[in-house]
Amino acid sequence: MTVTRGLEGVVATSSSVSSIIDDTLTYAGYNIDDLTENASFEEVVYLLWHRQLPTVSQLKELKQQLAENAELPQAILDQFKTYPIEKVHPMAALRTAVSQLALFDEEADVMNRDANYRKAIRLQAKLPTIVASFARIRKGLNPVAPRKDLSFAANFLYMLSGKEPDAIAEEAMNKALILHADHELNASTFTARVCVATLSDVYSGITAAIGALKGPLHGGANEAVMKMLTEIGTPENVENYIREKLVNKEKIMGFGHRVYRQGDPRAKHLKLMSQKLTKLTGQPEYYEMSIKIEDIVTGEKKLPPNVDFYSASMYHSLGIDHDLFTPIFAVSRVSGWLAHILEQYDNNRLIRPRAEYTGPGMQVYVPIEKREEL
Ligand SMILES: CC(=O)SCCNC(=O)CCNC(=O)[C@H](O)C(C)(C)COP(=O)(O)OP(=O)(O)OC[C@H]1O[C@@H](n2cnc3c(N)ncnc32)[C@H](O)[C@@H]1OP(=O)(O)O
Ligand SMILES: O=C([O-])CC(=O)C(=O)O
Repeated sequence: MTVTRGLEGVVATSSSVSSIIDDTLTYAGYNIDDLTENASFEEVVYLLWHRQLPTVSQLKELKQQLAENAELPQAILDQFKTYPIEKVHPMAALRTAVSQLALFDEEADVMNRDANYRKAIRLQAKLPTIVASFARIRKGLNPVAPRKDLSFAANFLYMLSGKEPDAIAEEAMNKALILHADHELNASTFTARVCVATLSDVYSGITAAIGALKGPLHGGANEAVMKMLTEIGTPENVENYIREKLVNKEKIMGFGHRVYRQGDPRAKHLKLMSQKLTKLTGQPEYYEMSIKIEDIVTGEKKLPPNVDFYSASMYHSLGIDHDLFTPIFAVSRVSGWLAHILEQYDNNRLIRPRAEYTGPGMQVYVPIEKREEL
Protein backbone atom coordinates (compact mmCIF):
# COMPACT_ATOMS: atom_id res chain seq x y z
CA MET A 1 0.00 0.00 0.00
CA THR A 2 1.41 3.43 -0.88
CA VAL A 3 0.13 6.29 1.25
CA THR A 4 -0.07 9.73 -0.36
CA ARG A 5 -0.12 12.06 2.64
CA GLY A 6 -2.78 14.72 2.30
CA LEU A 7 -3.75 13.12 -1.04
CA GLU A 8 -1.24 15.45 -2.67
CA GLY A 9 -1.40 15.14 -6.45
CA VAL A 10 -4.13 12.47 -6.31
CA VAL A 11 -6.82 12.96 -8.95
CA ALA A 12 -9.97 11.93 -7.08
CA THR A 13 -12.73 12.91 -9.50
CA SER A 14 -13.51 14.50 -12.87
CA SER A 15 -15.19 17.89 -12.87
CA SER A 16 -16.28 20.50 -15.40
CA VAL A 17 -16.77 23.27 -12.82
CA SER A 18 -13.31 24.84 -12.63
CA SER A 19 -9.73 24.03 -13.50
CA ILE A 20 -6.23 24.96 -12.35
CA ILE A 21 -3.74 24.35 -15.14
CA ASP A 22 -0.26 25.89 -15.13
CA ASP A 23 -1.28 28.26 -12.33
CA THR A 24 -4.23 29.57 -14.38
CA LEU A 25 -7.67 29.34 -12.80
CA THR A 26 -10.75 29.07 -15.01
CA TYR A 27 -14.43 28.67 -14.19
CA ALA A 28 -16.05 26.48 -16.88
CA GLY A 29 -13.41 27.64 -19.34
CA TYR A 30 -13.44 31.37 -18.48
CA ASN A 31 -10.27 32.86 -17.05
CA ILE A 32 -10.94 34.39 -13.63
CA ASP A 33 -9.05 37.52 -14.72
CA ASP A 34 -11.73 38.18 -17.36
CA LEU A 35 -14.57 37.36 -15.02
CA THR A 36 -13.20 39.56 -12.25
CA GLU A 37 -12.82 42.53 -14.57
CA ASN A 38 -16.14 42.15 -16.37
CA ALA A 39 -18.75 39.98 -14.68
CA SER A 40 -21.19 40.26 -11.83
CA PHE A 41 -21.11 37.62 -9.10
CA GLU A 42 -24.61 36.50 -10.13
CA GLU A 43 -23.33 35.77 -13.65
CA VAL A 44 -20.54 33.68 -12.16
CA VAL A 45 -23.01 31.73 -10.02
CA TYR A 46 -24.98 30.95 -13.19
CA LEU A 47 -21.78 29.99 -14.99
CA LEU A 48 -20.73 27.58 -12.25
CA TRP A 49 -24.15 25.95 -12.10
CA HIS A 50 -24.74 25.71 -15.87
CA ARG A 51 -21.18 25.86 -17.35
CA GLN A 52 -22.30 28.70 -19.61
CA LEU A 53 -22.75 32.43 -19.14
CA PRO A 54 -26.37 33.51 -18.79
CA THR A 55 -28.35 35.48 -21.38
CA VAL A 56 -30.08 38.67 -20.22
CA SER A 57 -33.30 36.82 -19.38
CA GLN A 58 -31.51 33.92 -17.67
CA LEU A 59 -29.58 36.34 -15.48
CA LYS A 60 -32.73 38.28 -14.67
CA GLU A 61 -34.46 35.08 -13.62
CA LEU A 62 -31.57 33.99 -11.39
CA LYS A 63 -31.33 37.43 -9.74
CA GLN A 64 -35.06 37.35 -9.08
CA GLN A 65 -34.87 33.84 -7.61
CA LEU A 66 -32.00 34.87 -5.33
CA ALA A 67 -33.78 38.04 -4.21
CA GLU A 68 -37.03 36.18 -3.52
CA ASN A 69 -35.31 33.55 -1.38
CA ALA A 70 -33.06 35.78 0.71
CA GLU A 71 -35.23 36.01 3.83
CA LEU A 72 -34.66 33.68 6.78
CA PRO A 73 -37.18 31.80 8.89
CA GLN A 74 -37.84 33.97 11.97
CA ALA A 75 -36.95 30.96 14.17
CA ILE A 76 -33.34 31.11 12.96
CA LEU A 77 -33.03 34.80 13.78
CA ASP A 78 -34.59 34.14 17.21
CA GLN A 79 -32.20 31.26 17.76
CA PHE A 80 -29.17 33.57 17.35
CA LYS A 81 -30.29 35.46 20.46
CA THR A 82 -30.07 32.28 22.51
CA TYR A 83 -26.39 31.65 21.69
CA PRO A 84 -23.63 32.59 24.21
CA ILE A 85 -23.03 35.33 21.68
CA GLU A 86 -19.70 36.80 22.83
CA LYS A 87 -18.06 33.38 22.53
CA VAL A 88 -19.60 32.13 19.28
CA HIS A 89 -17.48 32.43 16.16
CA PRO A 90 -19.62 33.51 13.17
CA MET A 91 -18.41 30.45 11.22
CA ALA A 92 -19.83 28.22 13.96
CA ALA A 93 -23.08 30.20 13.88
CA LEU A 94 -23.21 29.87 10.09
CA ARG A 95 -22.57 26.12 10.26
CA THR A 96 -25.42 25.67 12.75
CA ALA A 97 -27.81 27.99 10.91
CA VAL A 98 -27.29 26.19 7.59
CA SER A 99 -27.93 22.85 9.24
CA GLN A 100 -31.04 24.33 10.84
CA LEU A 101 -32.29 25.72 7.52
CA ALA A 102 -32.82 22.13 6.38
CA LEU A 103 -35.46 21.73 9.09
CA PHE A 104 -37.51 24.49 7.47
CA ASP A 105 -37.16 23.19 3.89
CA GLU A 106 -39.87 20.73 2.94
CA GLU A 107 -37.71 19.58 0.04
CA ALA A 108 -34.61 19.01 2.18
CA ASP A 109 -34.64 15.26 1.56
CA VAL A 110 -36.22 15.27 -1.91
CA MET A 111 -33.56 13.80 -4.14
CA ASN A 112 -34.10 14.90 -7.72
CA ARG A 113 -32.22 17.41 -9.86
CA ASP A 114 -34.93 20.09 -9.92
CA ALA A 115 -35.44 19.99 -6.17
CA ASN A 116 -31.68 20.04 -5.60
CA TYR A 117 -31.34 23.07 -7.90
CA ARG A 118 -34.10 24.86 -5.98
CA LYS A 119 -32.23 24.15 -2.74
CA ALA A 120 -29.07 25.55 -4.33
CA ILE A 121 -30.90 28.82 -4.99
CA ARG A 122 -32.25 28.94 -1.43
CA LEU A 123 -28.83 28.33 0.10
CA GLN A 124 -27.02 30.82 -2.14
CA ALA A 125 -29.70 33.40 -1.36
CA LYS A 126 -29.79 32.85 2.39
CA LEU A 127 -26.10 32.58 3.32
CA PRO A 128 -25.44 36.34 3.14
CA THR A 129 -28.56 36.99 5.22
CA ILE A 130 -27.38 34.55 7.87
CA VAL A 131 -23.91 36.11 8.07
CA ALA A 132 -25.17 39.70 8.11
CA SER A 133 -28.03 39.04 10.56
CA PHE A 134 -25.78 37.20 13.01
CA ALA A 135 -23.19 39.98 12.76
CA ARG A 136 -25.81 42.54 13.75
CA ILE A 137 -27.75 40.55 16.34
CA ARG A 138 -24.57 39.83 18.32
CA LYS A 139 -24.05 43.60 18.62
CA GLY A 140 -27.59 44.12 19.87
CA LEU A 141 -28.71 45.55 16.51
CA ASN A 142 -31.77 44.52 14.53
CA PRO A 143 -31.14 42.51 11.38
CA VAL A 144 -31.57 44.46 8.15
CA ALA A 145 -34.05 42.89 5.72
CA PRO A 146 -32.60 42.03 2.29
CA ARG A 147 -33.39 44.37 -0.62
CA LYS A 148 -34.52 43.03 -3.97
CA ASP A 149 -33.33 46.04 -6.01
CA LEU A 150 -29.64 45.72 -5.10
CA SER A 151 -26.95 43.49 -6.60
CA PHE A 152 -25.90 40.45 -4.58
CA ALA A 153 -22.70 42.23 -3.49
CA ALA A 154 -24.40 45.52 -2.63
CA ASN A 155 -27.24 43.83 -0.78
CA PHE A 156 -24.79 41.86 1.36
CA LEU A 157 -22.92 45.04 2.36
CA TYR A 158 -26.25 46.77 2.93
CA MET A 159 -27.48 44.00 5.25
CA LEU A 160 -24.19 44.16 7.17
CA SER A 161 -24.12 47.90 7.78
CA GLY A 162 -27.70 49.07 7.16
CA LYS A 163 -26.33 51.57 4.62
CA GLU A 164 -26.31 51.30 0.87
CA PRO A 165 -22.64 50.87 -0.13
CA ASP A 166 -20.92 53.27 -2.53
CA ALA A 167 -19.90 52.07 -6.00
CA ILE A 168 -16.29 51.39 -4.94
CA ALA A 169 -17.27 49.12 -2.05
CA GLU A 170 -19.83 47.31 -4.19
CA GLU A 171 -17.28 46.72 -6.95
CA ALA A 172 -14.69 45.46 -4.46
CA MET A 173 -17.13 43.04 -2.86
CA ASN A 174 -18.35 41.84 -6.26
CA LYS A 175 -14.77 41.09 -7.33
CA ALA A 176 -13.92 39.38 -4.06
CA LEU A 177 -17.01 37.18 -4.34
CA ILE A 178 -16.05 36.20 -7.91
CA LEU A 179 -12.47 35.40 -6.92
CA HIS A 180 -13.52 33.10 -4.07
CA ALA A 181 -16.36 31.33 -5.89
CA ASP A 182 -14.73 28.05 -6.85
CA HIS A 183 -11.39 26.30 -6.75
CA GLU A 184 -11.44 22.78 -8.11
CA LEU A 185 -11.05 20.10 -5.43
CA ASN A 186 -10.01 22.19 -2.42
CA ALA A 187 -10.58 20.73 1.05
CA SER A 188 -14.08 22.12 1.66
CA THR A 189 -15.33 21.18 -1.82
CA PHE A 190 -13.92 17.70 -1.41
CA THR A 191 -15.68 17.49 1.97
CA ALA A 192 -18.99 18.48 0.36
CA ARG A 193 -18.55 15.87 -2.37
CA VAL A 194 -17.60 13.10 0.09
CA CYS A 195 -20.68 13.92 2.15
CA VAL A 196 -23.23 13.93 -0.68
CA ALA A 197 -21.63 10.92 -2.39
CA THR A 198 -23.33 8.86 0.33
CA LEU A 199 -26.55 10.31 -1.16
CA SER A 200 -26.95 12.50 1.88
CA ASP A 201 -28.78 15.80 1.30
CA VAL A 202 -27.54 19.17 -0.01
CA TYR A 203 -27.79 20.84 3.41
CA SER A 204 -25.57 18.17 4.97
CA GLY A 205 -23.00 18.69 2.21
CA ILE A 206 -22.90 22.47 2.72
CA THR A 207 -22.82 22.15 6.52
CA ALA A 208 -19.84 19.81 6.26
CA ALA A 209 -18.10 22.12 3.78
CA ILE A 210 -18.49 25.12 6.10
CA GLY A 211 -16.82 23.08 8.83
CA ALA A 212 -13.85 22.36 6.55
CA LEU A 213 -13.53 25.96 5.35
CA LYS A 214 -13.39 27.21 8.95
CA GLY A 215 -9.88 25.81 9.58
CA PRO A 216 -6.88 28.19 9.46
CA LEU A 217 -5.04 26.08 6.87
CA HIS A 218 -7.99 26.75 4.52
CA GLY A 219 -10.51 29.65 4.56
CA GLY A 220 -9.80 30.55 8.17
CA ALA A 221 -6.41 31.90 7.06
CA ASN A 222 -7.87 35.28 6.04
CA GLU A 223 -8.90 36.07 9.62
CA ALA A 224 -5.52 34.77 10.83
CA VAL A 225 -3.76 37.17 8.42
CA MET A 226 -5.68 40.08 9.92
CA LYS A 227 -4.76 38.94 13.43
CA MET A 228 -1.11 38.97 12.35
CA LEU A 229 -1.39 42.46 10.80
CA THR A 230 -3.05 43.74 13.96
CA GLU A 231 -0.30 42.23 16.14
CA ILE A 232 2.42 43.73 13.93
CA GLY A 233 0.77 47.15 14.12
CA THR A 234 3.19 49.25 12.02
CA PRO A 235 5.35 48.65 8.92
CA GLU A 236 8.51 49.15 11.06
CA ASN A 237 7.67 46.06 13.13
CA VAL A 238 7.26 43.72 10.15
CA GLU A 239 10.89 42.68 9.74
CA ASN A 240 11.41 41.48 13.35
CA TYR A 241 7.99 39.86 13.64
CA ILE A 242 8.19 37.83 10.44
CA ARG A 243 11.85 36.86 10.79
CA GLU A 244 11.21 35.60 14.32
CA LYS A 245 8.32 33.47 13.11
CA LEU A 246 10.44 32.02 10.32
CA VAL A 247 13.29 31.23 12.72
CA ASN A 248 10.76 29.46 14.97
CA LYS A 249 9.51 27.50 11.92
CA GLU A 250 6.02 28.97 12.32
CA LYS A 251 3.80 29.26 9.27
CA ILE A 252 3.02 32.71 7.93
CA MET A 253 -0.70 32.81 7.28
CA GLY A 254 -1.80 33.67 3.75
CA PHE A 255 1.28 32.14 2.09
CA GLY A 256 1.81 28.85 0.32
CA HIS A 257 -0.54 26.62 -1.58
CA ARG A 258 -0.91 22.93 -2.28
CA VAL A 259 -1.44 23.41 -6.03
CA TYR A 260 0.06 26.76 -7.07
CA ARG A 261 3.82 26.91 -7.21
CA GLN A 262 4.51 30.21 -9.03
CA GLY A 263 1.64 32.09 -7.39
CA ASP A 264 -2.09 32.27 -6.83
CA PRO A 265 -3.67 34.16 -9.78
CA ARG A 266 -6.35 35.61 -7.49
CA ALA A 267 -3.85 37.38 -5.25
CA LYS A 268 -2.92 40.11 -7.73
CA HIS A 269 -6.54 41.33 -7.95
CA LEU A 270 -6.90 41.39 -4.19
CA LYS A 271 -3.53 43.12 -3.83
CA LEU A 272 -4.64 45.94 -6.14
CA MET A 273 -7.91 46.32 -4.26
CA SER A 274 -6.10 46.31 -0.94
CA GLN A 275 -3.78 49.06 -2.18
CA LYS A 276 -6.66 51.18 -3.47
CA LEU A 277 -9.04 50.72 -0.54
CA THR A 278 -6.52 51.07 2.28
CA LYS A 279 -5.40 54.36 0.71
CA LEU A 280 -8.96 55.58 0.21
CA THR A 281 -9.93 54.82 3.79
CA GLY A 282 -6.80 56.42 5.23
CA GLN A 283 -5.18 53.19 6.44
CA PRO A 284 -2.32 52.67 3.98
CA GLU A 285 -0.21 51.06 6.71
CA TYR A 286 -2.16 47.79 6.30
CA TYR A 287 -1.09 47.58 2.66
CA GLU A 288 2.46 48.70 3.50
CA MET A 289 2.76 45.99 6.16
CA SER A 290 1.39 43.44 3.70
CA ILE A 291 3.86 44.19 0.92
CA LYS A 292 6.76 44.10 3.39
CA ILE A 293 5.61 40.70 4.63
CA GLU A 294 5.30 39.48 1.03
CA ASP A 295 8.85 40.65 0.25
CA ILE A 296 10.31 38.76 3.18
CA VAL A 297 8.30 35.54 2.79
CA THR A 298 8.82 35.28 -0.96
CA GLY A 299 12.51 36.15 -0.52
CA GLU A 300 13.19 33.74 2.34
CA LYS A 301 10.79 30.88 1.63
CA LYS A 302 9.90 31.30 -2.06
CA LEU A 303 6.25 31.12 -0.98
CA PRO A 304 3.90 33.50 -2.80
CA PRO A 305 0.76 34.94 -1.18
CA ASN A 306 -2.50 33.06 -1.63
CA VAL A 307 -6.10 34.30 -1.92
CA ASP A 308 -6.35 34.81 1.85
CA PHE A 309 -3.45 37.26 2.18
CA TYR A 310 -4.53 40.52 0.55
CA SER A 311 -8.25 39.82 1.04
CA ALA A 312 -7.63 40.46 4.77
CA SER A 313 -6.49 44.10 4.46
CA MET A 314 -9.06 44.67 1.73
CA TYR A 315 -12.02 43.50 3.86
CA HIS A 316 -10.61 45.42 6.83
CA SER A 317 -10.66 48.63 4.81
CA LEU A 318 -14.31 47.97 3.94
CA GLY A 319 -14.97 48.20 7.69
CA ILE A 320 -15.87 44.52 8.05
CA ASP A 321 -15.38 42.76 11.41
CA HIS A 322 -12.35 40.49 11.20
CA ASP A 323 -14.15 37.33 12.25
CA LEU A 324 -16.56 37.79 9.34
CA PHE A 325 -13.81 37.33 6.73
CA THR A 326 -14.16 33.54 6.59
CA PRO A 327 -17.98 33.64 6.58
CA ILE A 328 -17.72 36.00 3.58
CA PHE A 329 -15.56 33.38 1.90
CA ALA A 330 -18.42 30.91 2.53
CA VAL A 331 -21.00 33.33 1.09
CA SER A 332 -19.05 33.16 -2.16
CA ARG A 333 -17.75 29.58 -2.10
CA VAL A 334 -21.21 28.12 -1.48
CA SER A 335 -21.77 28.74 -5.21
CA GLY A 336 -18.89 26.39 -6.05
CA TRP A 337 -19.85 23.84 -3.40
CA LEU A 338 -23.35 23.71 -4.85
CA ALA A 339 -22.04 23.30 -8.41
CA HIS A 340 -19.88 20.39 -7.24
CA ILE A 341 -22.69 18.83 -5.21
CA LEU A 342 -25.04 18.88 -8.23
CA GLU A 343 -22.25 17.42 -10.38
CA GLN A 344 -21.58 14.69 -7.82
CA TYR A 345 -25.26 13.65 -7.76
CA ASP A 346 -25.33 13.59 -11.58
CA ASN A 347 -22.62 10.93 -11.76
CA ASN A 348 -22.35 9.55 -8.26
CA ARG A 349 -20.12 6.93 -6.78
CA LEU A 350 -19.45 6.54 -3.05
CA ILE A 351 -16.07 8.06 -2.11
CA ARG A 352 -14.28 5.59 0.09
CA PRO A 353 -10.48 5.40 -0.02
CA ARG A 354 -8.34 3.02 2.05
CA ALA A 355 -6.05 3.50 5.05
CA GLU A 356 -2.77 1.76 5.69
CA TYR A 357 -3.15 0.13 9.11
CA THR A 358 -0.42 1.05 11.61
CA GLY A 359 -2.02 -0.19 14.87
CA PRO A 360 -1.15 -3.24 17.05
CA GLY A 361 -0.91 -6.71 15.51
CA MET A 362 -3.57 -9.39 16.09
CA GLN A 363 -4.60 -9.45 19.80
CA VAL A 364 -6.46 -12.02 21.91
CA TYR A 365 -9.54 -10.70 23.73
CA VAL A 366 -9.08 -10.72 27.54
CA PRO A 367 -12.30 -10.53 29.65
CA ILE A 368 -12.40 -7.28 31.68
CA GLU A 369 -12.16 -9.05 35.06
CA LYS A 370 -8.89 -10.63 33.97
CA ARG A 371 -7.25 -7.40 32.80
CA GLU A 372 -4.52 -6.05 35.06
CA GLU A 373 -4.83 -2.49 36.36
CA LEU A 374 -1.96 -0.39 35.04
C1 LIG B 1 -8.20 29.30 0.49
C2 LIG B 1 -7.06 28.51 0.93
O1 LIG B 1 -7.25 27.50 1.51
S1 LIG B 1 -5.51 29.05 0.52
C3 LIG B 1 -4.47 28.43 1.82
C4 LIG B 1 -4.76 29.16 3.11
N1 LIG B 1 -3.88 28.68 4.20
C5 LIG B 1 -2.82 29.40 4.62
O2 LIG B 1 -2.52 30.49 4.16
C6 LIG B 1 -2.08 28.80 5.79
C7 LIG B 1 -0.57 28.87 5.57
N2 LIG B 1 -0.18 27.95 4.53
C8 LIG B 1 -0.07 26.61 4.75
O3 LIG B 1 -0.26 26.10 5.86
C9 LIG B 1 0.31 25.70 3.59
O4 LIG B 1 1.08 26.40 2.63
C10 LIG B 1 -0.92 25.08 2.90
C11 LIG B 1 -1.80 24.39 3.96
C12 LIG B 1 -1.74 26.13 2.21
C13 LIG B 1 -0.45 24.05 1.87
O5 LIG B 1 0.07 23.01 2.58
P1 LIG B 1 0.93 21.81 1.99
O6 LIG B 1 0.86 21.70 0.54
O7 LIG B 1 0.52 20.63 2.79
O8 LIG B 1 2.39 22.22 2.37
P2 LIG B 1 3.08 21.94 3.77
O9 LIG B 1 2.29 22.47 4.91
O10 LIG B 1 3.43 20.48 3.81
O11 LIG B 1 4.37 22.81 3.59
C14 LIG B 1 5.52 22.44 2.82
C15 LIG B 1 6.73 23.18 3.37
O12 LIG B 1 6.55 24.59 3.20
C16 LIG B 1 6.47 25.24 4.45
N3 LIG B 1 5.35 26.18 4.40
C17 LIG B 1 4.20 26.03 3.74
N4 LIG B 1 3.42 27.09 3.94
C18 LIG B 1 4.10 27.92 4.74
C19 LIG B 1 3.82 29.18 5.28
N5 LIG B 1 2.66 29.78 5.05
N6 LIG B 1 4.74 29.76 6.05
C20 LIG B 1 5.94 29.17 6.28
N7 LIG B 1 6.26 27.97 5.79
C21 LIG B 1 5.35 27.36 5.03
C22 LIG B 1 6.17 24.15 5.47
O13 LIG B 1 6.59 24.49 6.76
C23 LIG B 1 6.90 23.00 4.87
O14 LIG B 1 8.27 23.13 5.15
P3 LIG B 1 9.21 21.87 5.46
O15 LIG B 1 9.17 21.04 4.22
O16 LIG B 1 10.52 22.48 5.77
O17 LIG B 1 8.57 21.16 6.62
O1 LIG C 1 -7.47 24.99 -3.45
C1 LIG C 1 -7.10 24.98 -2.27
O2 LIG C 1 -6.46 24.04 -1.75
C2 LIG C 1 -7.40 26.12 -1.38
C3 LIG C 1 -7.84 27.35 -2.10
O3 LIG C 1 -7.04 28.12 -2.59
C4 LIG C 1 -9.26 27.60 -2.23
O4 LIG C 1 -10.07 26.76 -1.78
O5 LIG C 1 -9.64 28.65 -2.78
